[in-house]
Amino acid sequence: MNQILEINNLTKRYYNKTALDDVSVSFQKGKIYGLMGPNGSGKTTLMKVIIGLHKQTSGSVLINGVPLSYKTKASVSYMPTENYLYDSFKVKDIVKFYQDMYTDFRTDYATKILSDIGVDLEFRVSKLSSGLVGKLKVALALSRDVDIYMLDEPLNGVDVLARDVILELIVNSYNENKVIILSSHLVSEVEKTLDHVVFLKNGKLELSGDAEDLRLQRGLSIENIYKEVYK
Ligand SMILES: Nc1ncnc2c1ncn2[C@@H]1O[C@H](COP(=O)(O)OP(=O)(O)OP(=O)(O)O)[C@@H](O)[C@H]1O
Repeated sequence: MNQILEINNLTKRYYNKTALDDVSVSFQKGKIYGLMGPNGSGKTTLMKVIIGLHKQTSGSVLINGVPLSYKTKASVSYMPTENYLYDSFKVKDIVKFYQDMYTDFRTDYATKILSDIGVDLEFRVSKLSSGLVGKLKVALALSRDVDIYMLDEPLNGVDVLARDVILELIVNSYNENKVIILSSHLVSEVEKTLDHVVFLKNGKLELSGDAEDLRLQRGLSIENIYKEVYK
């Protein structure tokens, strides 16, 4: 079964605000998905429901065919937008923390990629530039051995050079048995990395499709399709 994550008629309301409105979309193994949309379109809410941080108002989420539960949560590695890393920790303390927290954490892989991208284990979080914090967060999320990776705005607050390193890290973590979902409003920068795009608009699914098929069908880049959808 290629389908790894299935979302059916998902609605999420916060008090009187409908953040997700009857969204149905599925995600397949071996692809990198771009969850796109301007601020407030529902990207973070969708990720938080999938990871179980928020409960949906109605609809269902199935992971490998199984409804959300504490068991399915273990198949998802989620990187929030916020910087959740303790300032007083050194990078090596965070790696140790992840190792203790997650039995699926691949310490050797984390150590290797952190070295490759120039994040020293002896650095203290408070001393890291925002580019290094961005790289560290993505590297930690990708070092878990799970089926689904969800990265919320991995390029936020990160300079252009660090953005390229992060995108390369994401592409290198590509694996035919896994799915990577990243949210972003930096469409032109993530376009080359994506196999499939999912556009949300005011909480509704506006468009979901293979990136190359969409480019061919419409004769436009994903960036220009985005501009058309959100103009
Ligand atoms: N905890 C909450 N309580 C009330 N409203 C919320 C809450 N979280 C999100 N919302 C609202 O739900 C809508 C969708 O927000 P969400 O953060 O999911 O969008 P987003 O696409 O991730 O935007 P951004 O890029 O700004 O993070 C917004 O109108 C937001 O104000």
